[in-house]
Amino acid sequence: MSDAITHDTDGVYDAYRSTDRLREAFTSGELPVSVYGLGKMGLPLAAVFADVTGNVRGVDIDPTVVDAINDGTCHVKREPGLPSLVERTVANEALGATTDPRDAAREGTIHVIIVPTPITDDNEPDLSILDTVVEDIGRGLEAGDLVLVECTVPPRTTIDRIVPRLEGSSDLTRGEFGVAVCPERTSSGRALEDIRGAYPKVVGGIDEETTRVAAAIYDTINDTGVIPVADATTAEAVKVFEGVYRDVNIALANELATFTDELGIDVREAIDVANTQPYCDIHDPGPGVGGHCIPFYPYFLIDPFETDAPLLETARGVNDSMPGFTVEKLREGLEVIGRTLTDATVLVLGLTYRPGVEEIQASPSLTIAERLSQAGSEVYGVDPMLESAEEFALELITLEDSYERTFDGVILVTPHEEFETIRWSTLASDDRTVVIDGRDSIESAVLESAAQRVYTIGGGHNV
Ligand SMILES: NC(=O)C1=CN([C@@H]2O[C@H](COP(=O)(O)OP(=O)(O)OC[C@H]3O[C@@H](n4cnc5c(N)ncnc54)[C@H](O)[C@@H]3O)[C@@H](O)[C@H]2O)C=CC1
Ligand SMILES: CC(=O)N[C@@H]1[C@@H](OP(=O)(O)OP(=O)(O)OC[C@H]2O[C@@H](n3ccc(=O)[nH]c3=O)[C@H](O)[C@@H]2O)O[C@H](C(=O)O)[C@@H](O)[C@@H]1O
Repeated sequence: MSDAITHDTDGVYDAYRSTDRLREAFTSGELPVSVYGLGKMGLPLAAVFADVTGNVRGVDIDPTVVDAINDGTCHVKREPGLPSLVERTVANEALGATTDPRDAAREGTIHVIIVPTPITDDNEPDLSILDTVVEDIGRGLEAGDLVLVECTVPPRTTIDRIVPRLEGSSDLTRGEFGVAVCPERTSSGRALEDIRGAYPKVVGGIDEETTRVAAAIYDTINDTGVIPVADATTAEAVKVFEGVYRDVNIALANELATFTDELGIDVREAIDVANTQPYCDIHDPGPGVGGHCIPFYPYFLIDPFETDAPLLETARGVNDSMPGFTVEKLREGLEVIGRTLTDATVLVLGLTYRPGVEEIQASPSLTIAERLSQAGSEVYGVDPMLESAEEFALELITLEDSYERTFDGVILVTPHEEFETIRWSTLASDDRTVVIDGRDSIESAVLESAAQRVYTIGGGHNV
């Protein structure tokens, strides 16, 4: 009996009775892959698909991204192994990029969607980019094609929004093509390691055939294996649940950190020791929660559904209060030495949302700089990942520049590795300088030698 299910499609959905034969077709490049979105997650993903199949075309609206990739260069910073993988897969024509989705949609058999799914200023999911890409794909969709949704979306998006749009922009109906939700569970800075299998790949299809086909595909990519779940909505929920778990647990750590002064203890020490119990996993307190993921995902449940989510909303409120808490600690520290924020010169160290990642969305430093400026402070910022910082209410300078200036306050928000060698005796030479260590990242030895007043969020102050 032929391995291929006998009908007229040469696609992948409902096209191979034998999963082994399907995997063989995939790894031999017989099934062209189109990847939509070539950013921090999309480029590593496209490069891995290209390494496995030899036949990937990436789509991105940003021509500088597309040109860089076609030159064999990697525009995503600090991803170990990615520059060489991009260079190799482009050189052997396994990977190419375009700004025009039409050819990719027409020629692709497998369509991987990994574009931004942000929220609006009103904290509503903004799926406009996703809608555009889905319609682009629909216009080129053929019977037997498979669509893989890797970007994070509110539960029910695939079944209520993506499938109807694919049907509406193609002349097909569900059952002629497959759609599976295979959420990207990767962290910047370790993308290739995560994609290749730091943990299992979750796969949930709109029908059993889709789940089978998508699982076979990711089995060839993920060394740890695949967890097939009941359906697309379950897979969407897995990803959102991971994210809201993190936001709520960071909020717990942050709320505990605000008890530091009244308890008169190092809350971070109490957290570390509490976490020696296997069922306790209190996260790290800090100056806020940034990025376009963790602070956004709670709204993928809070907004679209009638069910109340008071815990998610409260956690968002706690985390969003931390930039203000940080500025208040500086105000209190200055007050002790008779100064105010109004005439203070303040340096903010670290503007991206976390170390080593070139992303500023929802970064705590945005709010911290805004609050300081509103209070009348003169604000400067240092971030080795950024060439410009016009979104921030501050003047971007280099670390070397900062040694030439005198600051009344220094707030360490995002501890990039470059900050490990800061000359604090120079940066905060004036013993009146107040330092707020947002991440408990300034070595205590350094602090002991520093005369200035230091307040560590969750750790208390040294003088
Ligand atoms: N950054 C992360 O740590 C993770 C992100 N995700 C999810 O992955 C998705 C993408 O995130 P990132 O890669 O970080 O975003 P990113 O902002 O780094 O990259 C997005 C890319 O998509 C491109 N793009 C925008 N509109 C497009 C369109 N209409 N067609 C084609 N390309 C378009 C942009 O030019 C950009 O290059 C999001 O849904 C996010 O929730 C999931 C796991 C981890
Ligand atoms: C559940 C989970 O761990 N999700 C990861 C997360 O990665 P992301 O790049 O957003 O970084 P993150 O470490 O969660 O940090 C987000 C923000 O929260 C802050 N943060 C993080 C952990 C913590 O204990 N305390 C804290 O304040 C960070 O400083 C940062 O501002 O979100 C990614 C995503 O979905 O985009 C996801 O793939 C990653 O696995």
